[in-house]
Parts: sequence; C-alpha cells; structure tokens
Amino acid sequence: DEGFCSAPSILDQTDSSSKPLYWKVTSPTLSPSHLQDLPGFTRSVYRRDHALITPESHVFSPLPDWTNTLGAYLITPAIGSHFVMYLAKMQENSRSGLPPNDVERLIFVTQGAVTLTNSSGISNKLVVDSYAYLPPNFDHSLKCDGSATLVVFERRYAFLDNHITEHIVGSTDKQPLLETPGEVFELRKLLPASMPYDFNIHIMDFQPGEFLNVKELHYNQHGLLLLEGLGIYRLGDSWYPVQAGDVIWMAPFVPQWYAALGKTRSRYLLYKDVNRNPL
Ligand SMILES: NC(=O)N[C@@H](O)C(=O)O
Ligand SMILES: [Mn+2]
Repeated sequence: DEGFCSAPSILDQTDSSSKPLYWKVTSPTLSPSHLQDLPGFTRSVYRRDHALITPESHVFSPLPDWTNTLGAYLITPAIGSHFVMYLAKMQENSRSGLPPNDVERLIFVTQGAVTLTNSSGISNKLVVDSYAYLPPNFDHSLKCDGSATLVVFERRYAFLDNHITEHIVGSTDKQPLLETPGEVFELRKLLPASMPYDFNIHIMDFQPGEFLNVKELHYNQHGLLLLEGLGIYRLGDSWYPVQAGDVIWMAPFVPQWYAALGKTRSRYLLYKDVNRNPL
C-alpha cells in the first residue's frame, strides 16, 4: 500500500528490532531518496540561541592529540557554549589524547567498543550504551582495536572548595529511573546529582505521542544527541522535525519543547550544567 506519499516512509525503516542499540546514530536516514542527492539540501540550522546539526553537515578531521581518530566538533565555545561536544570516530589501533588541564570529560559509546585504562592500570571495556566520566587532570587513555563511535563532552571544571569528582564508569541500563513529577518521559542521569558535579547527562525516553509538559526556558544550556526515534523539536519560534543522529545546541533561555512521533520510542542524551550559582 503506497499510502499518500510516494517517497518510502521513514517509519517503514524504523523496524530496528534486529539492529544494535543506537544504530541510527551512525546510520541515520538522511532524507527520502528523492532528496538525498539534492545539491545543498540540509536540515541544519544555526541561530543566535540554538542550532540543529544534522549528519549530512558533519565535517570530520583528525582529532589533535588522538591517534587514528576522526572528530567532528558539533558544539564549541565559538557557538556560545561553555562546553564542547564532539563525535569521535575511532578506527583500528586508535588511541585518545588527554583533554587540557582542568578540563573534565565524559564519553558515551554509540557504536563499537573501546577499552578505557586509567593511571593505575585498571582497564574497563566500554560497549554501546556505556559511558565514563573523567575528572579534570585525571590521566587515562581510550584504545580501540576495531572501530567505535563516541560522543564526547568536555568542559573546564568549575572547582568548588573541598569538593572533588570521582572517576565513573557505568551504563545507561544500570541507572535507576528517576521521579519526573508533572512529566511523562522516563529519566535517567549518568552522573551523581551531588554538588561536586557541575553538569549532568540526562537520558530521556518518550513513547510516541508523549511530549514535554513544561515549555521550558531556563538559564542552563544543553547539548542534545537524539539516540533513537523521531519527533518535533521546538527551539525559539521554530519547529524542527528531528530524528536519531541529530544534534541540537540550546543556549541559555531558549524556549525549548519536544514531542515524540513515529512507531518507536524517542531517546535523547542531554548535557545540562547544574549545581553552580549562575552569578
Ligand atoms: N530540553 C529538555 O529536555 N530539557 C529538560 O530535560 C531539562 O532538564 O532541562
Ligand atoms: Mn532543558
């Protein structure tokens, strides 16, 4: 049944039951076939208080200080953020470099696997849906034998007297669901909510048809990666169809709202600064 639209429906391609978790992040449906080769066509947008960066806009180049790794910086202070968000495509025999001094790092695996080794020689194998938080000035290295795709957040740590952060390794599925009074989405956080941590990573799940209750406008800034599903993101006065693989920058105070559509759940990963006085 062709239905009304001649283009193959994106919904027909969402039978991801047989595919690895987050597979669409690294193999998104860029656009219906009759648009894919349209010269200059992109859904990407860059405005004063938000940006939508879609996969056809990514520009990869060798990551300085990393070995055999291509990086696409998606959000940096040049956009107005106090953090960086980048995709790291680690190839065989690749190795990470360290962030600058006093910079904390969080990595989240969306494809493949990496081995994280810290200065005391302890190694952890990180597979899809696993993550690691590295405190500022924490010696570590990530090694990859085959291939891996990471989303990486880095930020100058906002030091507090008598507070330090710990090295953390975990996975989303092991994090408890948290209360979300007044909201229907399911929420997990990858870091402790305690004061030493100056940001957190929220993993938010929406069933199709579910949406944010609060039409948010807040002082915090966000870096978002849509891991699964599709829907409509409102940013400021614009409404954007979004799908897994899309990245969004949200400046402080930008009106923001999401509604999940389609046949499968939406899951997004969201950087949010917390625990520090905005003054
Ligand atoms: N945009 C969005 O989802 N924001 C909220 O989750 C939040 O905690 O700020
Ligand atoms: Mn928000």
